[in-house]
Amino acid sequence: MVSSVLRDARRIVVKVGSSLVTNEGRGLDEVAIGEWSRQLAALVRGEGGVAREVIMVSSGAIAEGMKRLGWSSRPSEIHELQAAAAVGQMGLAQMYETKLREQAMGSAQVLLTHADLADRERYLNARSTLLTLLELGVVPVINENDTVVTDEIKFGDNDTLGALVANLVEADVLVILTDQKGLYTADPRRDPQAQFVHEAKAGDPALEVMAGGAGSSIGKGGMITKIVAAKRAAGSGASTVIAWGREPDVLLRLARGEAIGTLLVAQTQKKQARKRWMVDHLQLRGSVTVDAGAAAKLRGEGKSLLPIGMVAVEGDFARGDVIAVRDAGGTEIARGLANYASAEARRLCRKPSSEFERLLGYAAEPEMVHRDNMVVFTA
Ligand SMILES: Nc1ncnc2c1ncn2[C@@H]1O[C@H](COP(=O)(O)OP(=O)(O)O)[C@@H](O)[C@H]1O
Ligand SMILES: N[C@@H](CCC(=O)OP(=O)(O)O)C(=O)O
Repeated sequence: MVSSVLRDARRIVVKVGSSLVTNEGRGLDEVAIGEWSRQLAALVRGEGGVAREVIMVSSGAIAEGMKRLGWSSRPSEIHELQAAAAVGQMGLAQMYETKLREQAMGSAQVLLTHADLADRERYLNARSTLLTLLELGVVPVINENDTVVTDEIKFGDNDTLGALVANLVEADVLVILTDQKGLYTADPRRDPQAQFVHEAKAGDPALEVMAGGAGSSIGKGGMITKIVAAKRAAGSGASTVIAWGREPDVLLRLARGEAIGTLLVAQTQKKQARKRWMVDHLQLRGSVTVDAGAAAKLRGEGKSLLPIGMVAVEGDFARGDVIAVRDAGGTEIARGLANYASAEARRLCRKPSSEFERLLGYAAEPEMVHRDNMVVFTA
């Protein structure tokens, strides 16, 4: 089963943990980052068949910062950890930029917090930036913005961020690379009898019992955060693979369909997951009424909703809110994420995109609701 999940994946989020990227605390592991960069570049170029879109979520800022500041032990004060992360992030970004450039691959630094992704407008902004980077064939390298948050540093958990990014871009697979070959029935550092788990259902509560905390002083989250991340990623239909980051050619072999690591299979498919989320979204803040032409385009051709087809805007909503799209008779024909707040949307009704800049004072998306962010109900 591992085989088809990764072999067929087109959009992959790879998360590398602190314990791996820093080689147990001795600064950044240049050789390992070089290896992952080579493999990421090969995946983007489609060597071996299909081109993939890849996003790297990488930890390592604190460990690199500690090295640069000459600190031999991890400070306990949060503000010191934040300072170390700020210092180390320079080196981390620089290392990926250098290694990806050696592969003739562009890279981009993106720093996010969980709160950013909980905020509807920031969520949409982060999503469109990341999707644009992927379209440009650039590899986004993401870490937490440790300067403005403290919880993540306390828990040392980039696994959750990896899952949130997988949700954000609707990845097919989340690959969590760590210092173990995958999930065992118990922490293999503590229990020599622990058995390897090849495959399980993401979200199976039995997995949480198997997973313990971090085994090293560098990593903090341990296996439990990976199990929870897999459950979260499964919420948008992404399966998760947990594998050893130093396995030779790990990413390429996974993409070829080799069964390495632990596969945690998502129980719902991507499209179904998104659809369910939209449909279950009870907090509709408003709606737009569209003309017959727009209704037909949505229903029949699966097109995005453009403001030119809108005749009225109801309610008070913000960019990123879920809104209903209704036909002239009031029947809900679709539901999706608004690209414009209600006040702006009212100004854009019946207007072509060429006029948006004049009407709003800035140029933005031509769609009111993009088809990727919309569920159309069958008549
Ligand atoms: N059931 C388990 N299977 C595998 N590893 C486990 C398990 N329970 C706890 N661990 C520990 O989790 C560690 C990986 O987590 P962590 O150190 O946070 O890594 P990372 O920095 O990659 O996120 C392993 O080294 C291992 O000791
Ligand atoms: N964002 C921080 C810490 C994140 C972290 O350690 O997470 P993890 O790799 O999941 O144990 C860093 O880059 O050092």
